[in-house]
Amino acid sequence: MSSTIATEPGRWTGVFIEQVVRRFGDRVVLDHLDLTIADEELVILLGPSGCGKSTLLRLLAGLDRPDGGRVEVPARRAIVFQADRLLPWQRVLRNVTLGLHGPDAEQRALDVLAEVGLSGREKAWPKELSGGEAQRVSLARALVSEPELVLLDEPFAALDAITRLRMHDLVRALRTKHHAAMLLVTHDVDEAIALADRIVVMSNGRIGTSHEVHLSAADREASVAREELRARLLDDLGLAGQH
Ligand SMILES: Nc1ncnc2c1ncn2[C@@H]1O[C@H](COP(=O)(O)OP(=O)(O)OP(=O)(O)O)[C@@H](O)[C@H]1O
Repeated sequence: MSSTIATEPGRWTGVFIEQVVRRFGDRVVLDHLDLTIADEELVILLGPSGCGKSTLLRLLAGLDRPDGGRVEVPARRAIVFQADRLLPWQRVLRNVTLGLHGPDAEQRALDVLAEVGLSGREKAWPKELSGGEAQRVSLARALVSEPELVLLDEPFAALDAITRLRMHDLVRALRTKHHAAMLLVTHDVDEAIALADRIVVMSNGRIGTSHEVHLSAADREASVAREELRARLLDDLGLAGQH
């Protein structure tokens, strides 16, 4: 029996995935996968290309259904993709307020745009934005509905290295304000170490290994523990010795 269950707002804000199976034809992409994410936990999902990371995120977002197992997610979820997916015919503010209701919708959008550093850009068209700015709008759009779970599918992969580091700072700042659980997919081991409370590595359709990251901000930048974790992650990914 398959089920995707969105719990009532305020009841449970974490994620509970048990024995989830997803097949495409003969191919079993998710093979009895288990994963739990606690309230406000930031989990990074690492894995080689094609291992099923996006498939898992789509199930959690409710964009797809499992062939088996149980998926429990909070009711209020938001997803951010690698490409910004803004509506090109709407200005920045309208892109953020889209789908919002209530008299304070515009003010909430303005507040979140300020948080992501885009005050003054409300009237810009998406085509006038840099890649980093466009992803800031995407983050604002995700956060404005005060989600309990934010799903991020390689959100910074298309950005240059400096912009990516700025986005990491932004994610850290936003976490202290918005109390959401986050699941962020990346190929980038350094991004994972920079941001994660926990890093999970997918292999053979399941979560292979899981590493809690208890490093200070400074130790995430440079430390022996950081290098050890990095080596372990590369090993988990089958990339040991390549970097
Ligand atoms: N709708 C679909 N129909 C058929 N096959 C699919 C579908 N969606 C995904 N797949 C297949 O499932 C596998 C996992 O795809 P998925 O996009 O989840 O991988 P990924 O880990 O996110 O990869 P990447 O890191 O390259 O984005 C791939 O082999 C893909 O071709």
